[in-house]
Amino acid sequence: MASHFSPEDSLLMPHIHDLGLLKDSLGRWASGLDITRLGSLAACISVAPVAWRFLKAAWIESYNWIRQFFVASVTVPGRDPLNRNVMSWIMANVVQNRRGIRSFTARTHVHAGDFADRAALMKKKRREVQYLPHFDTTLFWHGSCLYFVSRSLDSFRASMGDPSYDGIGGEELTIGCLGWSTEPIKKLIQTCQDYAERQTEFFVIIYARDRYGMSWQPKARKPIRRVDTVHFDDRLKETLLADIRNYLDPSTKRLYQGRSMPYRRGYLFYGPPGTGKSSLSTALAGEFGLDLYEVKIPCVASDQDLEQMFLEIPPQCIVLLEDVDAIWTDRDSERDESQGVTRSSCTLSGLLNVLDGVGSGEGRIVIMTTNKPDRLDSALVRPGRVDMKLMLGNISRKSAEQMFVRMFMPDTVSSPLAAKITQDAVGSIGGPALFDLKTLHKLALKFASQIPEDTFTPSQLQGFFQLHLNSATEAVANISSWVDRELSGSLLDDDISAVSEEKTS
Ligand SMILES: Nc1ncnc2c1ncn2[C@@H]1O[C@H](COP(=O)(O)OP(=O)(O)OP(=O)(O)O)[C@@H](O)[C@H]1O
Repeated sequence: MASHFSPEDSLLMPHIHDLGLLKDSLGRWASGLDITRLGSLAACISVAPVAWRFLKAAWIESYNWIRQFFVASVTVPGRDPLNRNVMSWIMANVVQNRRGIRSFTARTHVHAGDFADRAALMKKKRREVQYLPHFDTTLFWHGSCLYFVSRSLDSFRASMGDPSYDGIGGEELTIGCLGWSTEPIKKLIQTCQDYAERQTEFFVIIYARDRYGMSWQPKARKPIRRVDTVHFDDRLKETLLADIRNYLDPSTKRLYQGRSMPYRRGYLFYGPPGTGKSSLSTALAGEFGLDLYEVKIPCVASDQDLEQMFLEIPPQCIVLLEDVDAIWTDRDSERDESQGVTRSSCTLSGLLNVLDGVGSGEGRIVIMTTNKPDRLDSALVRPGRVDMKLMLGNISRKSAEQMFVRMFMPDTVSSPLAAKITQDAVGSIGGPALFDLKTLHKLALKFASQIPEDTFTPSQLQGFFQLHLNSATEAVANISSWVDRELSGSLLDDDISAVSEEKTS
């Protein structure tokens, strides 16, 4: 086919020359085209989607058939604690070990508590980004068995939308292996459970209701706090520990069962705010290797919700009922309205029902805390529901001395875990000047002698230490002026409350 452009035109407009060439070659290709071949090509293209659908259906059918006859499987629902344990093991031992992972989920790190970095604690924390390998099915060998784990990503978005969810264990999991027996899967699950236990050896897991109030979720994983870091009367502490130790002893359980008594134990911790009621509960959970389930009574929506919560709490654990004085009783209603007191929507009878019914589950320890013990109904604190009452009050000189020693004791002595984690950090930022124990005890005595007996709460004193963590001698030098300031501050508070009382009367 001849071009309509002259050579001069081509020189003036070079792209016209290229277009001409393209037109020529297309023309040559079209003239040599066999129309029957074109028809078959079109027929093939139109059949392809049907063939693809057929192959896909055949694959699904044969895969289901193979699964039915040659694969054993176990499904673990999302948000079940077991799901979390299995996922953690798979993340650490299968997914993270694989090179070349190319799909990740990125999200803001929820629990960015790096307590080893003392310098970082002093400033506002930058929110870290957490990367989690993203997968739906993964195959791996463990021992001599080939396993597959499928994660149902249908519920993935819903889980990730919950800010309290840390990205592990929210989606339904199916674990499978070749063969007719589920034994290898059970063994794998046991391995995951053992792994999870080893991971939490140094930690207390605190569970709280999720933001919808639908299920228990791990709210925090706190390093175990030793009971001797909560300062109160030593003899009381020993009595409390001995009581719990005795209760958890298997022979005690047999005794309870033999005498048809509900195997449960209740404690009431009362005292002013900041005297260690919550800290002691967490420390006890660590001491006895129990998980802690936290129920904030003022936040419970109804008796039904409370019952549901207790139904889902496992048997061997500590249930912490915080601020039980907020429970609603008939006689309180009118008085509260006039005084503007916040009360829970669940009632005393609702609470008594769960404590005696679903709440009396095997081996549970129920700890109630309150700042206002005089407001508690006698039915709530009768023996059987509360077996021991413990008053946590202002700090004594003896406890202040112990607190001082703990604050300036080298980490290697006070906590092996903290020592392991902080040894580098302390070195790099110039940690506190350390003394030999004899000098430390002398300084502690001098420090405590300047503190009035039973006047300040332990949390107040902790606030003082936070300002002088790097020097024990500086702490001793500054304590008396701090005491004076605090006392005049409390006097000021007293004046304010006296004036406000006058106004209301
Ligand atoms: N007896 C104590 N020994 C050591 N530290 C304490 C003690 N009491 C309080 N603290 C410290 O004070 C802070 C507050 O303590 P905690 O929350 O346990 O007090 P609480 O009595 O439960 O207070 P609230 O009644 O307001 O809930 C914590 O950081 C804790 O370490």
